[in-house]
Amino acid sequence: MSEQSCAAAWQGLPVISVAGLRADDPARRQEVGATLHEACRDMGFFYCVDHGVPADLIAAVFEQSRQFFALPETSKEALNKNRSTCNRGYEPLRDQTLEPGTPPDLKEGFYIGPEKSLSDPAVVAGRFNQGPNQWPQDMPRFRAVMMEYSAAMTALGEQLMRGIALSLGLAEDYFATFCHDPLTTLRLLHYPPQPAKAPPGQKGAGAHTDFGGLTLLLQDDSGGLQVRAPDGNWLDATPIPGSFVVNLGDMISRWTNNRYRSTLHRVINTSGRERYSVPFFHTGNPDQVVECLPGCLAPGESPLWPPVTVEDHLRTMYDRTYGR
Ligand SMILES: O=C(O)CCC(=O)C(=O)O
Ligand SMILES: [Fe+2]
Repeated sequence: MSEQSCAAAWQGLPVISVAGLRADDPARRQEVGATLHEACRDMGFFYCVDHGVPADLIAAVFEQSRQFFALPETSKEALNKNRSTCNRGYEPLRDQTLEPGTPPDLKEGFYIGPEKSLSDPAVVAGRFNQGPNQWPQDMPRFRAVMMEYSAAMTALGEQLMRGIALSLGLAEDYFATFCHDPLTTLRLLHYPPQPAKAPPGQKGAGAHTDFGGLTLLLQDDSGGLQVRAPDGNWLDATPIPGSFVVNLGDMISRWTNNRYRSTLHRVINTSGRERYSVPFFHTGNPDQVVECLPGCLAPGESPLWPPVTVEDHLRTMYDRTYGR
């Protein structure tokens, strides 16, 4: 698929082929960096194509996700993330409110992260969101598929962070410490159809920005994801088969003093049928301190945010959106 830059009238998200990031020729990697620069600056969102993630792995993730959400309520409840010390497992319908002042989100989910045993030093130290996963019984392929997919997403996230470093005129490995042993969350989501008599303001996922570094989203063909353009209008992120929708999270807007955008987005499932999506959050190393990059401050300009660690920001945002 060809590369295309962001339309000035904000008609849609740009489509970016990232194959060049895997090229040996540095000029080709740089070229993708230049394309990423425009997309990150203008929209903070793009479709990522030519990513090299096998189609059968993607199909298997959707298949396992559908099977999981079709399980009886009791089987899902047995894996409620309240039973986990690290927010892993099943998130019931209306558990999260991403947009303050609106009804809780009409979605259910399942959270998976890097597998760490209870004796792992990070877990013993009580670090946020670190520990063992909860896995469904009687779904023999689930764990292997999700772990294989998480590994592929972690690698793609790291590759994209190298591209983003280039896009900012930084050394390609500038974000290496951020990408080292990252917190990541694979989130399976299921949205029932939006009911005709939904309360005012009801959404599948209320308007929010993502908390970490990068989000790599798979969506089925239902539609419903909307992205807020710089002019304030909501754009449909119409599904493109075989693509990921990639967006920048808060860590990148903080690093760049908002030169790159962590953009508001939301989901309203008006398709009349079930919607399935799979965001993967490449949140970054929990100890990474994120503060305005020197190259992103004009003379006399002040940083918009104080320095924060990835872990502290994540903890704050979980507390806020889960009403703790
Ligand atoms: O389901 C989607 O398309 C988006 C989900 C999302 O924005 C999120 O989980 O942060
Ligand atoms: Fe999101």
